[in-house]
Amino acid sequence: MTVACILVAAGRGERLGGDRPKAFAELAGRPLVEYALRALARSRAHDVVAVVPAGLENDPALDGATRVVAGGATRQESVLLGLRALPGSVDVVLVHDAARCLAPPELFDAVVDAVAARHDAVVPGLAVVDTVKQVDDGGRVIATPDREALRAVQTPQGFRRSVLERAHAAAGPASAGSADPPASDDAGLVERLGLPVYVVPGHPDAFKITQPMDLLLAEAVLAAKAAL
Ligand SMILES: Nc1ccn([C@@H]2O[C@H](COP(=O)(O)OP(=O)(O)OP(=O)(O)O)[C@@H](O)[C@H]2O)c(=O)n1
Ligand SMILES: C[C@](O)(CO)[C@H](O)COP(=O)(O)O
Repeated sequence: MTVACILVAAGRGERLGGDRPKAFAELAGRPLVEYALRALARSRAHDVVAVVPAGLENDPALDGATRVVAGGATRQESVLLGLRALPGSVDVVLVHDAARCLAPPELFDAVVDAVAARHDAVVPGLAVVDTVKQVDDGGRVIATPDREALRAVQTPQGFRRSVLERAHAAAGPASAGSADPPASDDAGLVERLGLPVYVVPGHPDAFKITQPMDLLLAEAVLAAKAAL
């Protein structure tokens, strides 16, 4: 089994702010993407295709990637560009957000194991701690889904390559002007095909750096690990 990871790092990071694209923002003096590449180096992924903003392909933070390509206007398009850059030998593909920079190597391997053992599409997920409301356009509550049946899903998400390629081919590039709205994760595209997706336990350290407060949390996580 040959495993590769598409590491999507081409977003702007508007919610985080700052003067560099989010994956190149610094956490304790190092770019987020470098943390993700270090974790991948300790996982079972043989190849890592990093997908980055055009013009940053030669940034030294990407030294741990085996290939680097420029990304697209949406996350979905960036994943598709990464898929096209995968070597032919790969049969299991992980898709990971550079923004989930502290996801540990064991999480990557748990997802790979689940794909290898039995499932074509696997996502890590955590139980939801808040009560979640579904609302209409006016903010009126329509429903309160049963929290026990909800999972907040993370990356890395893992797929049999043929399934992920089929899902992206069916969806198209999701660039401006596409008929379908972009999916916020790759599993969502597999679901649109009517194929099963399974959840395995996620990891608290795999949270996504989205807003400035998340960087403070990440610094605290790093400090706690250093103190062990
Ligand atoms: N066109 C895009 C958009 C997002 N991503 C990547 O997808 C992951 C998850 O996206 P998100 O956290 O939403 O990142 P941004 O799009 O950068 O954030 P924002 O929406 O705040 O601009 C990130 O690693 C991001 O770099 C990407 O590769 N290409
Ligand atoms: C893929 C993802 O990280 C799974 O939780 C998430 O959907 C990305 O969403 P975003 O809108 O790009 O932050």
